[in-house]
Amino acid sequence: MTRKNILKAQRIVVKIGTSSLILPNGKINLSNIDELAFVLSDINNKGYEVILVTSGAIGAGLNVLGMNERPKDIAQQQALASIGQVELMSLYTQMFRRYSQKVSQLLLTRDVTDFPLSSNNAENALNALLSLGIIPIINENDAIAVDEMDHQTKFGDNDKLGAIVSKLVDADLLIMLSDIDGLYNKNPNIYDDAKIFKEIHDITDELRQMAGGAGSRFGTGGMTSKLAAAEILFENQQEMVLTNGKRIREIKDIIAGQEIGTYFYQKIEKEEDA
Ligand SMILES: Nc1ncnc2c1ncn2[C@@H]1O[C@H](COP(=O)(O)OP(=O)(O)O)[C@@H](O)[C@H]1O
Ligand SMILES: N[C@@H](CCC(=O)OP(=O)(O)O)C(=O)O
Repeated sequence: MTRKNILKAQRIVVKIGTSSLILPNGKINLSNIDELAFVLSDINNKGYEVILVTSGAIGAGLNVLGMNERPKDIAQQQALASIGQVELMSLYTQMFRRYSQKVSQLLLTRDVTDFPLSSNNAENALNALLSLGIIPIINENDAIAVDEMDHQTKFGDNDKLGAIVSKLVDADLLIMLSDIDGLYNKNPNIYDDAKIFKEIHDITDELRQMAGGAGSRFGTGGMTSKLAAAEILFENQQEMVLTNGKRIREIKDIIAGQEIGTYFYQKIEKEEDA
């Protein structure tokens, strides 16, 4: 069955997690970055407005310094993210240039949600970039915003940032690329009999029970933060598809309405059904 709403989508936010950008050996997944640049440039040429929210700065920083373990020290993590962000953007710029696609960078902090002026500034900048045919590449400004990195008040991650950006620009669809095919009724990396959800229409406590934490040694958000992202989208009747970042070319099939991954959308009761 075709996902009819998605066929109407024009403004797409794509969020890619660390596990799709950093290989298990800690090296950068160059082929995934190249494929992402190709697919996003291609759909941009076809008239879609595209925004990329990328994780991977800390992972890339570890790679640059030849470190294996993510340090516990917050300042060290901030330094790693600052080093890795440069590496990541250098690769993105090179790869997108191969497809004649211009990109830009925005590093956001929580103030785009907490302060209306900052939110307005970010929204204006993003709309101006999209109108110029640019693909904005966004990450959290990890060197400044440290809430998400192992603090007691840890609540941030790029899953939620993807949802916040989608809300900011009134995106038609958020495509969340992870290292798993979708949301399951339990962690499929632990339970062989886990079953995938094709559609989710409401984020319930029961569903939250099924979602666990990060799966890769570089990830931060886990499924819990993906459900939190969906809740932010549901506030504005926005939609999300969660799928595997190992099959980046499937983005084209997703926007063509094919049933890939887990589709998060609210079923709006029609008057006659109410
Ligand atoms: N119910 C679930 N369904 C799917 N994945 C789950 C579930 N519970 C926990 N996970 C874990 O969440 C991981 C994906 O989140 P994460 O590690 O943060 O990756 P990323 O942020 O790079 O997408 C999966 O690899 C899996 O191990
Ligand atoms: N800003 C951090 C994001 C960390 C994060 O949310 O990672 P992930 O759970 O892999 O999306 C980084 O770039 O490493």
